[in-house]
Amino acid sequence: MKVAVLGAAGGIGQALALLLKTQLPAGSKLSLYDIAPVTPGVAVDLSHIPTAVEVKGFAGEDPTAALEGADVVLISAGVARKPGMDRSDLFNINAGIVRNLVEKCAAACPKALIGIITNPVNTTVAIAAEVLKAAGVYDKNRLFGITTLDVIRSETFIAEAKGLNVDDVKINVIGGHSGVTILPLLSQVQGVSFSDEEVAALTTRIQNAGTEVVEAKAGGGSATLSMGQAACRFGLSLVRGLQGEENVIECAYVDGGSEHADFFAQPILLGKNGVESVLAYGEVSEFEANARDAMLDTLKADIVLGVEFVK
Ligand SMILES: NC(=O)c1ccc[n+]([C@@H]2O[C@H](COP(=O)([O-])OP(=O)(O)OC[C@H]3O[C@@H](n4cnc5c(N)ncnc54)[C@H](O)[C@@H]3O)[C@@H](O)[C@H]2O)c1
Ligand SMILES: O=C(O)C[C@H](O)C(=O)O
Repeated sequence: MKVAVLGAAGGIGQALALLLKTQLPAGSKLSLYDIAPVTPGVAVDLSHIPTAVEVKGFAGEDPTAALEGADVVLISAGVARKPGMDRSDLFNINAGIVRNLVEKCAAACPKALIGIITNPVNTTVAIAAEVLKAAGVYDKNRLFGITTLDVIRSETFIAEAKGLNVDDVKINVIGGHSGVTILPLLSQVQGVSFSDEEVAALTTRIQNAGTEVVEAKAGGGSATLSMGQAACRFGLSLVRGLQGEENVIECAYVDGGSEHADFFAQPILLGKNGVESVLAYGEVSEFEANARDAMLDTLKADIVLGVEFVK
């Protein structure tokens, strides 16, 4: 199994690469690419960790050498937020970066599963889809917006609020990955109940958790370590599915035939071809149904922006 990380010298990329070096199955190959010249050095550094994962680093303008033979490509290349910015403020720079990198994926590893981390995810995934369509290699089951950070934050905050073992907390987070488009389905969490006030407060905290980190880092970037962990969890799930493991389920932002929008985050069953099936997200409360319906104009506009950028 070969996993490529694009943006591998960045805050997320380095954390993700470290976690993958220590957690990918024995015999895997880890391919690190970034425009930053330090990237081969990041690979050398990681290569001294005694695991049976071979790591190689590539820098420069062309990621092709890093992508050849890749089964999974995780993309975190791009710029991150500073205080006062929305994720949509990153569009001007990151849209072009994602378009160019996915063009290279389409040529070098057209069958790879591609996970997009680069913000604004609601839009960059739509850009990636259009690029793959234009290259004639689009398979909706192989493209993912990685929203796992919203899931792990929800698990953490719920466990803290209710005094639970975090390993026991499972939750679906649906919609997209920005502000009101992030919708944790708190009503479905087993073994706990929340007052209306708790639901409102927890939902808002989860939706604003990215901004919480951006403000705490005070100009030094956005979430990198927690996102490294989230991307590693999702990337390993992609690998487990590819290897034929059963019952691998994650929430992700996919082109899954949702009645709500062309791309929508919801639970998916992963397998040898990426998305094996899109799962129903189940019953929702009145609060959640209203929040879901209220997000759709924003989400659809984010998607149109991405489609129009490529066309
Ligand atoms: N999906 C999520 O939940 C989530 C969470 C956190 C951050 N993000 C996003 O991830 C992105 C990266 O964040 P970060 O904190 O790692 O930023 P960072 O600035 O630390 O790292 C970004 C890296 O991308 C590289 N890069 C820039 N252009 C490139 C190109 N054309 N090709 C290859 N590499 C290129 C840079 O050299 C840098 O090393 C941002 O857009 C951020 O908003 C998403
Ligand atoms: O908030 C950001 O800009 C980064 C990321 O999307 C996050 O949720 O932490």
